[in-house]
Amino acid sequence: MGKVSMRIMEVLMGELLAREEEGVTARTAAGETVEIGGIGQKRRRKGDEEKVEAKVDGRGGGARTEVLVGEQRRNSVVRFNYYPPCPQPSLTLGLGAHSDPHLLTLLHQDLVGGLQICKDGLWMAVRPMPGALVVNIGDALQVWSNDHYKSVEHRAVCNSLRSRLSMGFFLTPMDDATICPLKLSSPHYKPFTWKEYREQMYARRPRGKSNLLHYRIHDQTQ
Ligand SMILES: O=C(O)CCC(=O)C(=O)O
Ligand SMILES: [Fe+2]
Repeated sequence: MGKVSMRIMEVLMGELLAREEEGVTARTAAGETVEIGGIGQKRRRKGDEEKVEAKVDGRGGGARTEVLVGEQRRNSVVRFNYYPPCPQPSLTLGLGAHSDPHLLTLLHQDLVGGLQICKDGLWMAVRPMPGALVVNIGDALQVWSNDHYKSVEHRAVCNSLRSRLSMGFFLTPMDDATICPLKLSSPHYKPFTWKEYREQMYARRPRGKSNLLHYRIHDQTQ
């Protein structure tokens, strides 16, 4: 990983995750547990209250590593996605179409390119810009805002020659947080907990934006 990418991760994790004095620092979490492209890595370290866990789960064309930091009091996740070169990229996807279920995503991608968003039914490339982060609205924010903000459907395509790395910070509600429109009149969604949403999403797998429909009150217009 380049120096710039590493610095961005330090800032992201340092600023957004490791807020409490006894918490895990960005450098510790990234340096100790992340092994891009590894298989089945799982490692735990328990300090007073801290717990770091990394999981690697090969899906589609890529391998993904999740780092969960301070599981007791925070739920946010940093995920590294590694996409090896694929000789026939038109036959597969690195990451299938989905919207992030969380509140907000800050995504750093390297300069290879491959991220696409769906706009008016068309897939459009999100061209990498040095030093820029992609900010994606997630499903939970769409529900809280009663559709004022819309989560973005996106996917990652593979590259025939070059591997690609992306790193995302996913701002995540606590498990028992109720996700429902903050506006009391004409809510578009039934209330649910984050834990419920996460579990039904992983059971059904991310598929476009279809997970939200499960909680939608159908007589409301979008
Ligand atoms: O690799 C990318 O650009 C997209 C990653 C992504 O959408 C995700 O991790 O949820
Ligand atoms: Fe995503």
